[in-house]
Amino acid sequence: MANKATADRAVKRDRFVYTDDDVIEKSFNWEQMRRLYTYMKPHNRELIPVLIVMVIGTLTRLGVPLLIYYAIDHIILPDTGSGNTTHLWLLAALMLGMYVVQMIATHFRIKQTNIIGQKVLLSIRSHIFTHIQKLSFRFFDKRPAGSVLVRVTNDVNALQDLFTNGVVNLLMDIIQLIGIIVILLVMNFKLGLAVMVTVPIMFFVSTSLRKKIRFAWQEVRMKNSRINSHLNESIQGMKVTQAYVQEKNNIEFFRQMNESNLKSWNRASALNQSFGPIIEVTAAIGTCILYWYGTHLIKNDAFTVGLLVAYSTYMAHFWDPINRLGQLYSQLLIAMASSERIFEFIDEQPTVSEKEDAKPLPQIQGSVRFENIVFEYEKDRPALKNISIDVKEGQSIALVGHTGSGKSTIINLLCRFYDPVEGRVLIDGIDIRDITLESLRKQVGLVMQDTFIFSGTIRDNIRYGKLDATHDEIVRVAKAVNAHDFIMSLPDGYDTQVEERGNMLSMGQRQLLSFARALLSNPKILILDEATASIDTDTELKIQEALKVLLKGRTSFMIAHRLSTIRNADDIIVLDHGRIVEQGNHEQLMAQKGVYHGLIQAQYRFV
Ligand SMILES: Nc1ncnc2c1ncn2[C@@H]1O[C@H](COP(=O)(O)OP(=O)(O)OP(=O)(O)O)[C@@H](O)[C@H]1O
Repeated sequence: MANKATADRAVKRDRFVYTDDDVIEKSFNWEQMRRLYTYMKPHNRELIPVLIVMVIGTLTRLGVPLLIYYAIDHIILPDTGSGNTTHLWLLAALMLGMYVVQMIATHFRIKQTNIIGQKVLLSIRSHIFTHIQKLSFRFFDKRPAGSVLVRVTNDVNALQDLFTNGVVNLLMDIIQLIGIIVILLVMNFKLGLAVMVTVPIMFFVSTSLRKKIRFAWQEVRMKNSRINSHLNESIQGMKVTQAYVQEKNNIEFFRQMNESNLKSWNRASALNQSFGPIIEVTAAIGTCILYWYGTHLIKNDAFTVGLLVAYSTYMAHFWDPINRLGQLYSQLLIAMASSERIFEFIDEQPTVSEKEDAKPLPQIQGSVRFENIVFEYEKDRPALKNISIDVKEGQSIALVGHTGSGKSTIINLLCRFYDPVEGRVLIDGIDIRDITLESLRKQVGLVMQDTFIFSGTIRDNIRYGKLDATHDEIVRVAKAVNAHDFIMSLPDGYDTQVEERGNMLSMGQRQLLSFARALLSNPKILILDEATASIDTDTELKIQEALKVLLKGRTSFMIAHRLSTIRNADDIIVLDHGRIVEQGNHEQLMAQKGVYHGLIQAQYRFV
């Protein structure tokens, strides 16, 4: 009984497993900063006016307390002041002008830094996306689509704060802080030191608190990312969830995740809140010291009332930059962690790469030769063992075999999604590693079992095979593969919008569309991974006819599931555990009464 309960718990615990984000433990890393800066560099020119405006804004902010000091000591005070009200009015007007300048400067700075920041993020995002397009299948084998998405979205967004406010704010705060410290010390050295005595204490307390806050927010972020993964998976797998009546389980899991996220959020938020009072207390201590020691100095004629008021105004501006610099440090660490993940991604090199002297594949006849191919996806687990196949131009080859026997792997090597560990693949006698990938894939067409329909119109989806195709060409190929009639019966014909993955189309319709796409691109070698799902006889007939048109005059490789396709093939290759075990036409292989015979018997008993 106890064992069953333990087993149940284990099953429940293991049902949803999401990998966590990396923990931010890294400290500041200059090399990464330098790499991040390369994205900023093209915008240096745009940054110059922002920096000038920022300096003007900061200087006017620093100037205001000096005007106050002058007004009190030199105009207002009966002992030392002139009592000249015109001067007072002039000073007031000057002060107003300075506030206006500050306001305009702040507005301009925020607007421009946001624009520049967004441009930088855009170029990082584009760089990652462009890079992803070039990566080999091996990379995607190791990474779920979700984790790729997170890098392009979350990790790039995590850099937003740094690029939009961080850099300019850093300079502004440093200038403001240094300016205030210098002014305070120049006005009165001893008083300056006295009011700043709390700074190191505050710095120490806030640094340790910030560390806690950072980890607390990190926990929130991880829980958030787990919620996202679960959401993503739940939506994608909704059909299966409903079919297996797992909704309650799903909801309960989601509720637990949400609750745990809320708890972490509350904790992080409470820690964050405690930061304010610390600054306030420190600022209050500084102010007490100022008034206590300041009045003492005034009594001894070592200080003036005007200076005291100016001092207290500076003190009010003193803590803001310190606070912001602390926040910036946290931002920087978050950016470090994200950029590390981004760069790790960008540094990933395609395993299938073009040789430097790769030439474009000339117009081919279509003969293919697999020469003693050995291949493994993972070390010491060979997926293909010593495969040799000779295919003449225009021949059709059917690849058959049990699941996992290596059929798709052969196709993967022919498209050069992977390179063989041993042996060569030759097209018209040319090793495909010596030619450019683009020229290879232009002449080798691929029709996948899971026909991918992109969101857009039917026309766009067919045109994917040749982007500059005219409407007439599109209609011609659609007619040739028997797709025209069903397309015309859709609400907007060729302009009908199909949703992502083509959910509104039937399996057979999607197949016909993919045939039209392939026919339009007109490759000399065609690879076809036949859909396994059974379709009605009428569609089956249409597909058979379409296939005849599609295969005419081309060398073809088919992972065939339909008996009719297999029968029509010129040569059938039977694979078992990565080896070719039989080869010949249908009649020959049936007569052998070997693996092929067994497969046909088992699969087509009901045909
Ligand atoms: N991306 C991959 N990473 C690791 N191993 C893989 C990968 N793809 C396939 N394999 C392994 O390689 C072997 C051959 O797989 P392959 O996909 O070629 O089989 P198949 O004959 O096409 O199967 P099916 O008819 O089920 O599609 C299998 O053992 C499979 O587990």
